[in-house]
Amino acid sequence: MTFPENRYAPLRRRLQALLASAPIEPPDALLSVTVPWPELRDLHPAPAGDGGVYWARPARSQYRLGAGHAARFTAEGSQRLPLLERTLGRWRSHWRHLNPDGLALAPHAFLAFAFAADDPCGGPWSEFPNAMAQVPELLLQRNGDTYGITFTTPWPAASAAAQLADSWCARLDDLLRTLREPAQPAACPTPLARTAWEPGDGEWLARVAAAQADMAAGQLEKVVLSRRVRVQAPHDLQLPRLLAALAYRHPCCTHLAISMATTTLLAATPERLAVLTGSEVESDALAGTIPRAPDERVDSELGERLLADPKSRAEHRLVVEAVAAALGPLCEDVAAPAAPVLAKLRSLQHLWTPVRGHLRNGAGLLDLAGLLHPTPAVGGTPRPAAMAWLRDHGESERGWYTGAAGWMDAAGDGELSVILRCALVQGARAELFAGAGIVADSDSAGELEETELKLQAMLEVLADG
Ligand SMILES: C=C(O[C@@H]1C=C(C(=O)O)C=C[C@H]1O)C(=O)O
Repeated sequence: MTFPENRYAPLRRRLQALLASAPIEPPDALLSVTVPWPELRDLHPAPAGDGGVYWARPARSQYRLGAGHAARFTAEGSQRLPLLERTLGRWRSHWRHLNPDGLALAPHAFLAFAFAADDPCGGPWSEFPNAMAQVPELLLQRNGDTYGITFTTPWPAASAAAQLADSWCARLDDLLRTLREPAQPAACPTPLARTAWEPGDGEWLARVAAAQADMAAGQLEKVVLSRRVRVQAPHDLQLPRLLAALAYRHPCCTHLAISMATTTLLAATPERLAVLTGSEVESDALAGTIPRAPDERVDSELGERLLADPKSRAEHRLVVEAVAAALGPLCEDVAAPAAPVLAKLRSLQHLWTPVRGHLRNGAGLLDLAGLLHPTPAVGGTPRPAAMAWLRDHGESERGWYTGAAGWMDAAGDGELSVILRCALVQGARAELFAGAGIVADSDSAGELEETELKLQAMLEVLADG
C-alpha cells in the first residue's frame, strides 16, 4: 500500500469490521458507511478528478465533495428525467447505510442534466453526458459542525471487507493529499483575453429584434436569449483557487464544480429549480434583473426601481405563474407570495418569489424537475413555442448551461439548482455563458448589457485563478 500505514490503520480496522457486519444484500444493492473525519475542518476544497463533484451551500455550512463512483447512470432524450428518477428509485430501494456514530450526514447521489433533452452535448461539452446520476465512492461532507466521510460500494461487501477497506483508505489518502494545500491567492488578477464570442453584438441585437417581431405577431410571449464568451489566461487556471474565489465572492449562492476528463464546470448559482424535503417542495421564480451599486442609497434606489418596473414585474409574473402551474399536477397547497422581493447578489439584484407546495405520494425530485424545466426564466413562454424558437435560431444546444444539477439522498430528499453564472474551465481556457429574458418591450442594448453583468460573476472568479 502506498498510504501511510499507521495513519489509516484505525480507519481501516473500523471499515473492515463494519463491512464484515453488513447484512447480506441483493446483488444490485448499495452499501454506504459513514465515519467521522474531523480533519476535514482544516482542508481546502478542490475538484476531485474525473467524475468528481463538488456541491456547496456556504450560507448553510453545507459542503460535499464526491470522488469516483459506486454507481453511475447516463441518459438522453425525452425520457431522460423519468429514467433518472427510476434509476435513483432503484438505488434507493436497496441502499443500506451504516452510520454507527449517528452522524447528521447522509449518503448522496449527484445528478445533472443539460438544458435540452436532445442536445448531443458537442463542442466544449463533449466530455459531458446529456444527463447523469452518480453515487460517489467517497463522499467528504460537512454539515454545520459535523465532518465525515461516506464510503459506498455497489456490491455485498462482507466477503471482500479487508480488500475494500484497503482500497477505500488508499483512495482517501490520494484525495486528502490534494486537499491539504491551501489555495494561494494569485499575486495579481489573472488577465483574461476574450478570444471568441457567439453571437456577436450585432447578431444579438438582430436576434432580439427577430424575437420581438414574433412576439408582435402573437407567436411568443417571452424567450431567453443567451451568449457565450471564450477567454484565455496566460497560464492554466488553478481550480482550488477558483473554488476559494467562489466562496468569498458569492457566499450566498450554491457552488458547483463538476469535473469530466479534462474539463470542469464551475457555477455560483442563485436559482433553485426544485428542493424536496420530506413532502415539502420549493422552487425559485427568479427573473427581472438590475445592477447593484456600491453606495447603499443608490443600491436601494435601484432595487426599488426594479420592484416598481412594470416590464420586469410582468416578466417575473410569467415565471411565477409557470412554476405554480407546473407544480400543480404533483403538489397540493401550491402557494406563492403576492409580490416578489429582491435577491441581492454580488453585482446584480433579481426579483425573487419562492413558490411552495406539498408533494403527493409517489412522485420524486426528478418528476418535479420534469414538470418545471425549463421555466420561462431560462426558456420562455409559451414553452413549446419558446423551445421551437430557440431550436430554429441555433440556441437550444447550450450544453448544461441553464440545465440543472444537485443531489438526492437515500431518503429521496434533494435539491436541483439551475446551472447559471457558470464557466467551463479547461487548462488556461474557459467558456462562459449568460442570457437574458426578452419580452415585447425589452430594450435590446440593455439586455445585452445585462448579459455582460451576468458574465462578470464568473469573469471575476476566473481572474482569481
Ligand atoms: C439566464 C440567466 O439568468 C436568468 C434570467 C434572469 C432575467 O432575465 O432577469 C434572471 C435570473 C435567471 O433566471 C443567466 O444568468 O444566464
